[in-house]
Amino acid sequence: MSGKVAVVTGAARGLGRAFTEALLKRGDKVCFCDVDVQQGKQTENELKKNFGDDNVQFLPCDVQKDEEFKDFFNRVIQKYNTVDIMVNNAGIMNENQWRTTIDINLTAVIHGSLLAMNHMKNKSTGGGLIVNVSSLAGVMPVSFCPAYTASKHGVIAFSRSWALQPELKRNRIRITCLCPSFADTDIIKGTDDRVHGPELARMVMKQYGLMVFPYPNDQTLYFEIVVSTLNPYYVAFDSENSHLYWTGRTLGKINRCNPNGSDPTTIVDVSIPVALTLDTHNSTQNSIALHKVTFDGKANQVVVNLTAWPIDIEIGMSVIYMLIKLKYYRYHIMSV
Ligand SMILES: NC(=O)C1=CN([C@@H]2O[C@H](COP(=O)(O)OP(=O)(O)OC[C@H]3O[C@@H](n4cnc5c(N)ncnc54)[C@H](O)[C@@H]3O)[C@@H](O)[C@H]2O)C=CC1
Ligand SMILES: CCCCCC(=O)/C=C/C=C\C=C\C=C\[C@@H](O)[C@@H](O)CCCC(=O)O
Repeated sequence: MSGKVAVVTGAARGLGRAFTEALLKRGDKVCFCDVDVQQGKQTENELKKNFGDDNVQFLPCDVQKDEEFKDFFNRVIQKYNTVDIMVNNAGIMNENQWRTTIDINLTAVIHGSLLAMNHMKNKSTGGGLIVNVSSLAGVMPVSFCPAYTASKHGVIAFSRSWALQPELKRNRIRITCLCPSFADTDIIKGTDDRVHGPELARMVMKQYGLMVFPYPNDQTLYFEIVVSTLNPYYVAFDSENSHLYWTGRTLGKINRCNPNGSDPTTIVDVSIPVALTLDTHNSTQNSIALHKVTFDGKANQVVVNLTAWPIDIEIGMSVIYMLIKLKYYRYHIMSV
């Protein structure tokens, strides 16, 4: 599944840079943009050293500016002839600049997705993957940053709606959202001046925990898996609901739902959101995998079959949680 051409927006640093590295490690070629030209060039130099001059390129672009974004995208096509993977990652969080927050986090994601779709449906090889970076704030209200939260909800609504479009399926284009929890990047630095109620923000971050970044089991892992879904052999999707939400949030530890660790089938009572009060990101030792998720039709129960398949439980639990939250009853994840 390597050898694809990918675009990543806002990748001079943070999660975008990590996604870029994840793609480069797979053997893809990546063209990334950022409004921060100095940081973009520095990152480009560092990545070229590790991954080769021809495989990665930085181009300055402010995704808020329609023409600039379009030109950037066209320049990638000119250089590489194609775009197979489009990662709309650029984002900010500033409640004092709520309009800009919406413009970058939502309007530009819509624009980037449409640029990618138009290209992907017309290209001769056909198909592609669009990864839109939302947030856990895209699936729940967050009182200290309402505009940011609205933008991230919008990203999910937009992506889910397109994912149901027959036209997209016909053209073998998959659209996906990532929903990270708090990760220790620049976006959460100096938060006090940019949120309503900094104390609450600090408290929630403490409660949820910060994904230390980079982290061996951080968002890039989820990202790699999402990208690998280009290969249907790895993770199978319901054909009518071909999009998935990953979150970095640890929603439960395996011993919570499977106390003796032996029974591979466990009933999780999902009416109690135990996960939301649990510690985060410390369960990486438990390398127990999600094998299959099925819904038994009862309102608050989900049957989880776990096998010793080397994917972290964090992922499994996150998926389960999201399925429940989003009432994604038709969804099946299958092991290889
Ligand atoms: N770090 C976190 O806790 C979480 C982050 N996210 C999302 O992940 C994405 C990446 O954020 P981080 O890496 O955490 O933050 P970051 O601040 O480290 O990186 C964001 C990048 O986007 C660039 N950018 C901002 N505005 C731009 C524009 N108009 N045009 C082009 N580039 C622009 C910035 O220069 C920066 O390089 C964002 O969409 C953010 O909302 C989602 C959930 C949690
Ligand atoms: C502050 C910067 C946010 C940018 C990074 C981001 O997108 C991260 C979001 C991650 C999770 C957010 C979860 C928030 C949950 C709370 O809203 C919920 O626990 C309720 C807390 C009580 C309240 O009244 O807000």
